[in-house]
Amino acid sequence: MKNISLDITKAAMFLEQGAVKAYETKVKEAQEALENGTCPGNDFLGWLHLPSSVTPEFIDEIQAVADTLREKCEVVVVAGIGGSYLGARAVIEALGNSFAWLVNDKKNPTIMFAGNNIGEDYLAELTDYLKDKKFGVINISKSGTTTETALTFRLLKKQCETQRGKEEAKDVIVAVTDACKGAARAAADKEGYKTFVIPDNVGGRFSVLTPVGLLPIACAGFDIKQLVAGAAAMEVACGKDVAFEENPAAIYAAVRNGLYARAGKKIEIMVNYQPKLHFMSEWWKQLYGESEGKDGKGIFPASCDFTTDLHSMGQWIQEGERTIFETVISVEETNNKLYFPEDEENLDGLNFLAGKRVDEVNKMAELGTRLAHVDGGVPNIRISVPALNEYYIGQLIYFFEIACGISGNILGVNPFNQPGVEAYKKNMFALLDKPGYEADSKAIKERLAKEA
Ligand SMILES: O=P(O)(O)OC[C@H]1O[C@H](O)[C@H](O)[C@@H](O)[C@@H]1O
Repeated sequence: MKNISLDITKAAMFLEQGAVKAYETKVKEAQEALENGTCPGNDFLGWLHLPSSVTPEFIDEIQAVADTLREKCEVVVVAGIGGSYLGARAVIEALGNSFAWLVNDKKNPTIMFAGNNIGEDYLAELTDYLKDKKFGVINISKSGTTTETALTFRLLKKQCETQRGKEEAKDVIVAVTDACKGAARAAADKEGYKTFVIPDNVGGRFSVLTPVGLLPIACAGFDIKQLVAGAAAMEVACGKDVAFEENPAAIYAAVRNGLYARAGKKIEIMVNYQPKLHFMSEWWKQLYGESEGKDGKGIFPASCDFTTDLHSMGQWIQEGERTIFETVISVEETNNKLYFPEDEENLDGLNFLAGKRVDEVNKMAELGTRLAHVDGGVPNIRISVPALNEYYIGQLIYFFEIACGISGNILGVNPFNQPGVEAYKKNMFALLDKPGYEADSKAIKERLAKEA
């Protein structure tokens, strides 16, 4: 089996000679700190050796629950937000048919996602769609108290019980949450739902290889053993004793910190050329955004889907402020082959493409864009993924996680907390008169009255 690989030549050229290598000591220190548990946030390092510690028995346990849901449900709604949502969706979309919900062959349940917004139309339309469906729910929340997920679960639980009866509903509602705390745990214990525990020492955004991601991914019909095996292969390839030059996570962490600190590149755009990877970028944005964006520091993680966004964001990227760099996920071999046909009339003038594969055109678009953007002053990191399958997506996941841990330590932040996320929640609860927020409610209302 090959591994995913990294090409930084078109990024390192924006730094002075030896600048990437100059990070070797810092990278080593970060790796040691992670390994020895001496870095900030060291009570959240459970992800570090997670892939190699997932046992076949545990995979079987998750698979058995997934199989029950697969057997009893036409639709499985995955309720969760942030780290309790994005990883599962990223993997399911990367591996699935682009039109999964339309071509449903009844072999797999349709997977839907909710609890990740407070859109009234979204929830009304979802609950309406589910009215005549045999559906189940995976309720995912580490804290068990996240508003978006909790309010969605309340709606779905009631609807599931009404449609299937309380007894049957018990078989198709699963909770993935804290071992003891939170509303999701309380409901699960009271109702007798099957539950999986999110380990205390694995933060939400690092939790995709726990049941948070594995259960929905298995429900969708994908091979979670292979996903974990891929991640475990990267755990080896990115291990702390692998030489700096040979370690893709070390190099990625070094070059992005170099671009940020030494070349003024404050924004990293994660780029794909396969629309299926859209949610991999969304997952990556939370991973890096919450891990690094603090203490007035951090690369802003952005994303584009190419070639789509070349027709909207391409102008900015080519000629806008030179504060960006790109990290491209390049898929070497697609899963399908589609050839352009010859056309006698050639009205569209595309006969020069006849006999070529669609992916050949895509690859030339990728190469042409790389050259153009590099010429335009945009450093380019390329991550080559041999194919879109469970094994390589597992590799990609662990690669980004370990590189993030290293990178955040180089930056000098605690990569494993997210204190800033609480500010909006406090205001929202105060505005909604949540019990316990009385003083905040009074203060915020007075403030709004003054500002009016
Ligand atoms: O899993 P939960 O506790 O529901 O949290 C879901 C998400 O919401 C929070 O506000 C955090 O910023 C995220 O890091 C987290 O992944």
